[in-house]
Amino acid sequence: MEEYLAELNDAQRAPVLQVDGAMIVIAGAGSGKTRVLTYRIAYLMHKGVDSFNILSLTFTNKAAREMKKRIATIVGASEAKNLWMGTFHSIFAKILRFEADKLGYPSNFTIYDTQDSQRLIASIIKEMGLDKDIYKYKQVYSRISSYKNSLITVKAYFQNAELVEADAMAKRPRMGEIYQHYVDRCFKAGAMDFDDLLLKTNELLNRFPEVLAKYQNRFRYILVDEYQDTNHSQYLIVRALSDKFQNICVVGDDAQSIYAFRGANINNILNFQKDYDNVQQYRLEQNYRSTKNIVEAANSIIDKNKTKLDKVVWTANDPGPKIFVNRLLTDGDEGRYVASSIFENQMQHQLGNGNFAVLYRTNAQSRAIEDALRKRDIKYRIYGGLSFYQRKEIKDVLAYLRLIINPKDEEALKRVINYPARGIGGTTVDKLIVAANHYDRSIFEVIENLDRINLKINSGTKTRLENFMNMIKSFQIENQNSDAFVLSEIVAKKTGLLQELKKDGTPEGIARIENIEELLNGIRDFVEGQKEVADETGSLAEFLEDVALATDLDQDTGDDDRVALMTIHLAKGLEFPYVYIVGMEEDLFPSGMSMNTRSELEEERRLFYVALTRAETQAYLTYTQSRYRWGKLVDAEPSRFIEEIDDQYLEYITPVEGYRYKPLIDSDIFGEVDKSKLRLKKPVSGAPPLAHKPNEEQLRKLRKLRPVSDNTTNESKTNLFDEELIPGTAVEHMRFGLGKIIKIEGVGQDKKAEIHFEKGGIKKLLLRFAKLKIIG
Ligand SMILES: Nc1ncnc2c1ncn2[C@@H]1O[C@H](COP(=O)(O)OP(=O)(O)OP(=O)(O)O)[C@@H](O)[C@H]1O
Ligand SMILES: [Mg+2]
Repeated sequence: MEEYLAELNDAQRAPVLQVDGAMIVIAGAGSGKTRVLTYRIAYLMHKGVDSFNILSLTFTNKAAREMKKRIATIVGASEAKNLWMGTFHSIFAKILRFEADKLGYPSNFTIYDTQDSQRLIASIIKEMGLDKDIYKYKQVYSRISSYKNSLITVKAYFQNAELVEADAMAKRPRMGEIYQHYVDRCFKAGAMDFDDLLLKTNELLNRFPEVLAKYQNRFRYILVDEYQDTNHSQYLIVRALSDKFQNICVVGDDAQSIYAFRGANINNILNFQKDYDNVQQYRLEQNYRSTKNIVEAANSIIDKNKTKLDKVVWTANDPGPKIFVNRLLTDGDEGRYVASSIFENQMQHQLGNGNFAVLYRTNAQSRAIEDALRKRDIKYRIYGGLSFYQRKEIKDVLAYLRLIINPKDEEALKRVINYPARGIGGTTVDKLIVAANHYDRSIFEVIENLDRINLKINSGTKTRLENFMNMIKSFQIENQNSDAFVLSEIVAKKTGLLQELKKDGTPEGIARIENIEELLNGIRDFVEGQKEVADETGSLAEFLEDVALATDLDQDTGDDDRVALMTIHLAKGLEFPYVYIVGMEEDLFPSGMSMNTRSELEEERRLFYVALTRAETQAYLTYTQSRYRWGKLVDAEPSRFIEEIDDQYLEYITPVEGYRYKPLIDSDIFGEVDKSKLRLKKPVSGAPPLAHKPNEEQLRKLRKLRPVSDNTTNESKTNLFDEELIPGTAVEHMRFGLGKIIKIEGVGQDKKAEIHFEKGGIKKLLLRFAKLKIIG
């Protein structure tokens, strides 16, 4: 047996060794699905399958790169080079470039990003004179996106009475028209949006049997990772391409399907059996990633979902520490706690930043975490959110570059035609758009033909438009002779972009110049890297394609050691030794917008399952009592998902100092202590076991945390609460943390409690001043 096959268990080896036929591997998190795909590709190549005949589709390009690297170590770098591996979008963008002319597109078509698409839609809504409060451009965009992913073209839309009716009911009777305009304008601009990359591929494969045959013959072996999150459009592409040879291997986990909101269709997994002949089904059950506590806790969560395939996940790994659950007062405290805890773990276990990830439900939550990490000088990287390529100054440079490649690109042109200011005002641009619509041409073509059409613009404006056009054309000539880096430098200077920012002189302006420099460096690296690859030249067009399809994870150069901050959605397929899942609160996670139906709630629960199963060694869950949301401080309740985890896997930590987290070394309370001992929080022998999950009743109290005697003048209130203080009651003290009452003595103002504190040992406190809070 080849050596690498020994790195698989029997269950994993079976699908690897089955060379031909259709197969599906459904298995839980961390069981080696991605590993099976990787090794399967290597095995196919060993069995003599030409690397040109293998297509592997992954969730991120980063995942594809990592798989390729691993394969290269097994079969050799030169063999691995020819493999087609990447996301659906990047693979099919490549194919569309080859075949663009068949669809009436130029091969240098632009790829519109979400912002370009949304701007175009906003502009169409305005041009049509519609109310922008009813036709919200973001909503319209996501409607159009979902039509496209269900392969509903404009024509199909108008033929579908149900859809038309639904939009009319939603007071958007002109949705179809907007859709029509949007499609026309993209076409005229020589642009495809993200969804087009799939939709047009389907169109290509459906309309041109010879093209379909070509790619069917080329991709004799197809592999798909994260199959549970494919949408209908992706599903159809895979089915069409694999139809002839039926050598297809898909892997996935229904419990990790988390993109339904973007059209992912779980039925693709469920129906796989029906779509191919003799489908072999494989199951993997052993998790290699996580500790027993994490695996079992995750199982106990997903158990609560009704809609699921039956699966077993177990691990031979150590039990490991319990999952720490921590309540903080505010999101600021939460950030500080996470930063301190990361710091402590680093010190205690000698770990670099790259071992830690902080996962959240929404991007907005990153700010508090970032602040705290910065204060502690811990390096981090945020994935998602506003990426580098979405910054204004970067988009400005890129817009010029896009125009050089494709001057029809309307969104790029509108962005820079008057930036830096060159006296071409909004009215002129509006006139250009009207003329472009009228003549069914692009704006750039209208500018090229100003002499032949009467636009009612003055001669000064006309000259300025022509100067702009000539500048772009001169760049195009330059592009024939220079690589992308040289050209970009010329663009940054000659357009006046750099000059404009220098004039500005503010710190923000300087930061922007630095960003542009960073972009130029990136282009230079890209050019040098590409030149080493046989069929790539480092051209501007190649660079732009790379940028357009870079997913958020692709910014990761992997060469520096940083804590990863990202939404759970983005964390799919990844793994980290230490994972902090923050904001475990009702209305936030599960999201307040996803609690209307059982299926929405179940998707949130799957999301939690994904989050928890990213952790290898230790997971932390944190929630706050109040949090800033939409600019207001709102009360928060612990997430139901915490309660859903089986008791035995959790350990409740409670912070000290009036709920404000203090670093665990705190000499004024504990004297000089070995913090590693503190961290583990093993109950002192004989001390009451406090590290348990509160029961229903206790949780209810926890949420309301009533002060026992926060006001000494209010005798009756104090007394009322005092009555609950009997030996055995679990309490919390602002300074000493968690403890359990051993004895009560005295009456009235002199009432005292002897308390065994988890960390501070036994203390006798005068209740009048103690400000105890009852926990259980
Ligand atoms: N047979 C094995 N021996 C040792 N380690 C393994 C084995 N199989 C998988 N692993 C390791 O376990 C971890 C999880 O594997 P992998 O990422 O392939 O799982 P997965 O099923 O794709 O997970 P997810 O559902 O999160 O995508 C990886 O670090 C992988 O290298
Ligand atoms: Mg995987």
